[in-house]
Amino acid sequence: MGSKLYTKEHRIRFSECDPAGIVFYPQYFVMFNNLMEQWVDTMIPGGFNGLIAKHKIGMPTVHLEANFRSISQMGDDVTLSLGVKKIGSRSLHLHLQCVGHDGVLRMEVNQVIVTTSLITHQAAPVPEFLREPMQAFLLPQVAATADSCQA
Ligand SMILES: CC(C)(COP(=O)(O)OP(=O)(O)OC[C@H]1O[C@@H](n2cnc3c(N)ncnc32)[C@H](O)[C@@H]1OP(=O)(O)O)[C@@H](O)C(=O)NCCC(=O)NCCSC(=O)c1ccc(O)cc1
Repeated sequence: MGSKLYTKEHRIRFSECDPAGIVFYPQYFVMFNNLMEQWVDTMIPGGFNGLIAKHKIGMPTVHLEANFRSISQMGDDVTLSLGVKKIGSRSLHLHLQCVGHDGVLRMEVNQVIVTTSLITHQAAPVPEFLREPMQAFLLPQVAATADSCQA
């Protein structure tokens, strides 16, 4: 067990911004979804694609809450991070943050994902091959500044 964060550096791109050059808010969710897929890529042979195509396991979101703290602009270098608040029997509770290289928190998310069978589209137990490596990313406590997280 540990309290590692999974992190990736990211430069805010033109395609992620509105005409004012500020990140259009749904783009954060795309950035975080890519981060989650890259995280899963590190855990199993075949990565996220293998999870879907071979194991027939989906990871749909059932709960998502976000706080936007300060703007990100085109060209900004940010760090995207992912930590695990809880691994349930069929759910994963994640805390994700986007922090500028200036140290300023731009945006953060609390997200609950359910592992599902892509055959039945019903919830299925978190497979051991994900549960075990995910333990290393369990947060000791929620340092989230998201005010209202109940998830
Ligand atoms: C995922 C579901 C089949 C789960 O069905 P439920 O009846 O809720 O399952 P359960 O009641 O058994 O709950 C399963 C667990 O989830 C937890 N859960 C379920 N809903 C919630 C909410 N809203 N908040 C917190 N926790 C929840 C619940 O507490 C259980 O936790 P454990 O104790 O750890 O087992 C159903 O909720 C559903 O189909 N929801 C729609 C999901 C969806 O369409 N999301 C939108 C985006 S889809 C998407 O992004 C995607 C990504 C990747 C993919 O491969 C597929 C789809």
